[in-house]
Amino acid sequence: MIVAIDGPAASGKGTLAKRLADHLGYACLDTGLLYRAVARDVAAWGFRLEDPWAAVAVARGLDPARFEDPELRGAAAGDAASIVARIPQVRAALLSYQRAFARQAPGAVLDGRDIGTVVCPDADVKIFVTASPEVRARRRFSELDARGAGVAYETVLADILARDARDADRAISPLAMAADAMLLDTSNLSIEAAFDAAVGLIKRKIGQ
Ligand SMILES: Nc1ncnc2c1ncn2[C@@H]1O[C@H](COP(=O)(O)OP(=O)(O)OP(=O)(O)O)[C@@H](O)[C@H]1O
Ligand SMILES: Nc1ccn([C@@H]2O[C@H](COP(=O)(O)O)[C@@H](O)[C@H]2O)c(=O)n1
Repeated sequence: MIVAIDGPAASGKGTLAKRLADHLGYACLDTGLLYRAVARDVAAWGFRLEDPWAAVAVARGLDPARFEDPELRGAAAGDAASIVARIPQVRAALLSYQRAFARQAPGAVLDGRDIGTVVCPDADVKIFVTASPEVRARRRFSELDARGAGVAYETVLADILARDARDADRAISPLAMAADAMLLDTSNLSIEAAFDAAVGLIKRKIGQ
């Protein structure tokens, strides 16, 4: 079974995907890490993020063993990722890895922006997770603040809005809710309540 989780920046996709994967005994892939890793390596090679030749070369040779790098989790890496994510050949190069991951038994949970629309259009369950920009910014701010990042709430909100706009407005595989996805707005839900709601949606969808 394939569970596709999409949604805007800091909506809680990753948190929910991991919880669901643990609960179901499935593998989990945070597809944002692929784009973050491409951006990191393009920069490390000394190329501009907009350079399609360099970005595609990196994407084709990406090493999943290097997805655990803590630097990939930062705000700068997310911004850089959304720049390489606009390059069609980069998206094409990352597609087969994501699809192969999704096909594994007994199942997989993938989270990103285009899982339900492009990567796994036939996913058994599609959930589009969202929350108001202010709520998302507040949660991300608390996370960064706890890590001592010293960033202002207003900056976090502005970054989230800018990244959402870049992801939603791009020509290829934009951030979008699939027609057959179920909407989960967690603005007023705790992590636990969001997980319970998602389990309820999955049961409703697959009839268990
Ligand atoms: N329902 C919730 N209630 C409160 N906090 C939440 C909830 N869901 C997620 N969070 C917190 O919000 C922050 C963002 O969550 P998470 O990293 O899962 O989002 P994401 O959509 O995967 O982010 P990104 O788009 O940057 O990859 C984290 O600090 C997480 O612990
Ligand atoms: N399926 C996806 C996943 C991610 N992206 C791009 O990567 C950026 C970082 O993603 P996070 O989920 O780690 O925040 C994101 O802003 C997108 O530009 C994507 O295009 N498709």
